[in-house]
Amino acid sequence: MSKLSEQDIEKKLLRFPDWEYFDNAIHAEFEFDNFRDCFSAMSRIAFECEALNHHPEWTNTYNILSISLSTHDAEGVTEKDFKLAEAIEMIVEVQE
Ligand SMILES: C[C@H](O)[C@H](O)[C@H]1CNC2=NC(N)=NC(=O)C2=N1
Repeated sequence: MSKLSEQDIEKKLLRFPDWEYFDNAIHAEFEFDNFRDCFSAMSRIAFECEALNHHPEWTNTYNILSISLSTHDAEGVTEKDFKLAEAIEMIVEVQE
């Protein structure tokens, strides 16, 4: 899958207000009510990652989940990252 141009990424990000582009990846931070809700969302996201064979760089601190998405092979952001970002949004929307 080929790396998207910065212009294409910024255009796509208009539909992803939680996400921003820097350091060759797209990033989002989500806040939940507590650790339980946060980790539950992470578990759901993990299943999607396996289904898509695409995996985030992420960190969790109590109720905060920080996610970065890029495609290693392409050394940048591809459609795959947006596909996973969309799945993450669907999961987080109902739980955040
Ligand atoms: C071998 C396997 O297909 C690759 O390592 C996959 C797995 N998950 C991945 N996840 C992400 N975010 N980027 C990749 O390039 C990637 N590659």
